Amino acid sequence: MTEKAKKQIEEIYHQVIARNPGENEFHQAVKEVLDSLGPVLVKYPHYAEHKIIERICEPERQIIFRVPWEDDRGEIHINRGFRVEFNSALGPYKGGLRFHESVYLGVIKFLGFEQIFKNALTGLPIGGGKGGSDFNPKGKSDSEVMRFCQSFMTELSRHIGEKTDVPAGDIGVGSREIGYLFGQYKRMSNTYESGVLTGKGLAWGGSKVRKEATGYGAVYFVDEMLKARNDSFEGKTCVVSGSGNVAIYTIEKIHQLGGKVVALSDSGGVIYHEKGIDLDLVKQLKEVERRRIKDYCNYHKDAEYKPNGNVWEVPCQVAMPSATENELDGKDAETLVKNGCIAVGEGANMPTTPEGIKVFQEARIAYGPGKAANAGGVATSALEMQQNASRDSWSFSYTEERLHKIMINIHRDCLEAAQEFGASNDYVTGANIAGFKKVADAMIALGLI
Ligand SMILES: NC(=O)C1=CN([C@@H]2O[C@H](COP(=O)(O)OP(=O)(O)OC[C@H]3O[C@@H](n4cnc5c(N)ncnc54)[C@H](O)[C@@H]3O)[C@@H](O)[C@H]2O)C=CC1
Ligand SMILES: O=C(O)CCC(=O)C(=O)O
Repeated sequence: MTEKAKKQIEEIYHQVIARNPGENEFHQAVKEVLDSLGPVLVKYPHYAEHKIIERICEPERQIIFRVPWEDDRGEIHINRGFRVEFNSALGPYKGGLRFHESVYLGVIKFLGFEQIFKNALTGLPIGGGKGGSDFNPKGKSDSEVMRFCQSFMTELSRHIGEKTDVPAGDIGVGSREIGYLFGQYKRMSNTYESGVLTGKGLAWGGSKVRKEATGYGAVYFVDEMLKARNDSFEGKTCVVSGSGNVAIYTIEKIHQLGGKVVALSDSGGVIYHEKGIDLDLVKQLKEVERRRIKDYCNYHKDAEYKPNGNVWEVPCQVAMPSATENELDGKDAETLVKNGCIAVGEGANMPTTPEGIKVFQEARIAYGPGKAANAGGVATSALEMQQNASRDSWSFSYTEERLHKIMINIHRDCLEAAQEFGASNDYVTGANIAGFKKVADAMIALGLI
């Protein structure tokens, strides 16, 4: 990289920090992308002339709103709602909603920023956005969750639409929440506009495979990384963090491809089950009964539960972080590498800290960053939008085949972009550059808007 390009990148990063004070997760996500872009500015100086990086770092629109709701005892609560419409150069804003007490503008902006490049990598016509609230559905009754969702959608409905902005789920937002949100949108708009939300139930406009897509897609991505090294999942011991939507379907696909998952977690602790995780039980506990993962041991006496345990201390060959951001730090990465881990695929968004990424890169293990590895979820959301637009419903096998091809293409595009810029086999550089170029070229074509 030239000194000039390095200086340009540093200046942009400092501007981002100054303009968005206190938003640490957003700064982290921006830095990771900017660190890859120096060689791009050298080869394609017109991106700098058009101030594309500066424009990409500034959301097109940020919406913050009050969400008042009443609990079952009649007490009133006030939460904060967010929707950051980051970039619509490639299509309507697309990205999930997160309901979790840790949500604030910096979290939604990091997620929305990641979504721009991830969505571009899918090759489908979707822009980037993200939203959510500091509301935590855990421990709330169905009626409380419904009242919250209705209040949240009453305001959000002004800003979304199948051609404008199409939200979906993320942490704390599954098919129950999407149902309540869709119901309120339908009632307020007096239209059955299926394409306004994705992740819908199969009986009311949802797509087969959307529930499975992020986990399945992440495993397909890792499978491609392994194949590129003449290896496969067959016989591999694997560890998956979390036990939510992404984790569950990551485990399912690993088992289908011949690997064995021996550990998973939730925010309370870690389960280790040497003979392999019993996924039917996890689905029952988590998807149906909404219980804590520690209850797994009530049914399997040979499984161990470690309260506040560290899932990355369990020796494995493949690790798939599928819970939340910054859940795997430099020390965890060193432990994984020391224990023989050869591949890491991120189902979660930004789960590895910058120090952890450095450890994986220096050890030259196969490391698939979230914006590439977990793109199967949003890609299948775009397939849901296609089905809604054509009033069609595809079979499971056809939809899964489309997902699989998309993940193979993303893997190839990352490798090719990395190769073009002298960073062979570096999926971080490859994903950032391949995603960036698609968005940047579209932004230039659309003029200064
Ligand atoms: N649902 C989707 O289609 C997609 C989700 N993602 C990302 O995947 C990750 C997981 O999302 P979902 O499975 O949808 O959410 P979820 O709400 O279904 O599950 C989240 C899981 O993470 C665990 N968790 C949360 N905070 C934790 C912490 N501090 N320590 C340990 N475990 C923790 C929870 O206990 C739960 O098991 C998130 O980073 C999300 O942004 C990425 C792409 C698409
Ligand atoms: O399906 C979608 O629209 C969004 C999925 C998502 O939130 C993500 O990719 O992080």
